[in-house]
Amino acid sequence: MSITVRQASHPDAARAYDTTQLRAHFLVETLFKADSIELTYSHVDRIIVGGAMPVNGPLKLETSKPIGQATFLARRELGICNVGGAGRVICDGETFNVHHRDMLYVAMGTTDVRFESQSHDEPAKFYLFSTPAHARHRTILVREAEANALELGTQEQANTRTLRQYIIPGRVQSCQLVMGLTTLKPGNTWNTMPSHVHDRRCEAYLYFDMKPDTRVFHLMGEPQETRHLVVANDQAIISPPWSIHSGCGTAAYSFVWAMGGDNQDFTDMDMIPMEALR
Ligand SMILES: O=C(O)C(=O)C[C@H](O)C(=O)CO
Ligand SMILES: [Zn+2]
Repeated sequence: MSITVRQASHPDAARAYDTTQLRAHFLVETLFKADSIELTYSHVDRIIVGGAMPVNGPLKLETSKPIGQATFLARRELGICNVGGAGRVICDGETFNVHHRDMLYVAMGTTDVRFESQSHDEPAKFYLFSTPAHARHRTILVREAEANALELGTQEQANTRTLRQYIIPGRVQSCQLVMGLTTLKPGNTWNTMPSHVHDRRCEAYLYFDMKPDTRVFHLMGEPQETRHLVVANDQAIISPPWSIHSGCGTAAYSFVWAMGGDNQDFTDMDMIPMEALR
């Protein structure tokens, strides 16, 4: 297992970052490495983003110094989305079969979390998003078909997409973690435009199910100071509360979005008028 700690950036500092610095602070390039758990601990809302990719055997989620607890989930909750082949997550001895695009919410206080792939040839890729927690809720699996589905966008605006809310009040109870995934319809390229910010919550995006030769130009920054990050398949973005998070792909794509912060109100967004974007 590897864990990298990233400091939060003030927007005044981020304005001066060059491409290399922008990528070092906001892009997570490697989440899935065979037989490894790769984690990034961010001081933005103390979220952890990462990936677990069991190929030749099971992987166990261990704690480490930045977490400061005897077990990973002693004071945390965890959202897991499988973006690879079929797999299993075993939580304190209970097995959950997690298929491609299913999500599992794992409760605070779970002491033993293990990851397995069903097939060595098509390994599972478990995307991990964790936030601090103060209460134990129920560990629960949500299949893609069980999530709340919202149809958004128009073909004219090249942003026809299905947004699925998996871990959200009313569906899965959590302390602060909110998580789901959005899939663009073929021929559509834009996500989350018109853009928004929500200073009450940070957000992370994992772009996935992209062909190797496609890219997403992820837009970030304060609305009047936008920047872009060129993102390949299976790479993640840490979006601080002051930043827009939007993107345009060279082809259709999917992304897992996940949030943590002061509220769990999905609709609490400050929309940015087009004329305010720079
Ligand atoms: O397609 C979209 O629009 C999104 O997926 C938006 C994200 O879910 C989001 O930014 C929620 O705050
Ligand atoms: Zn958002």
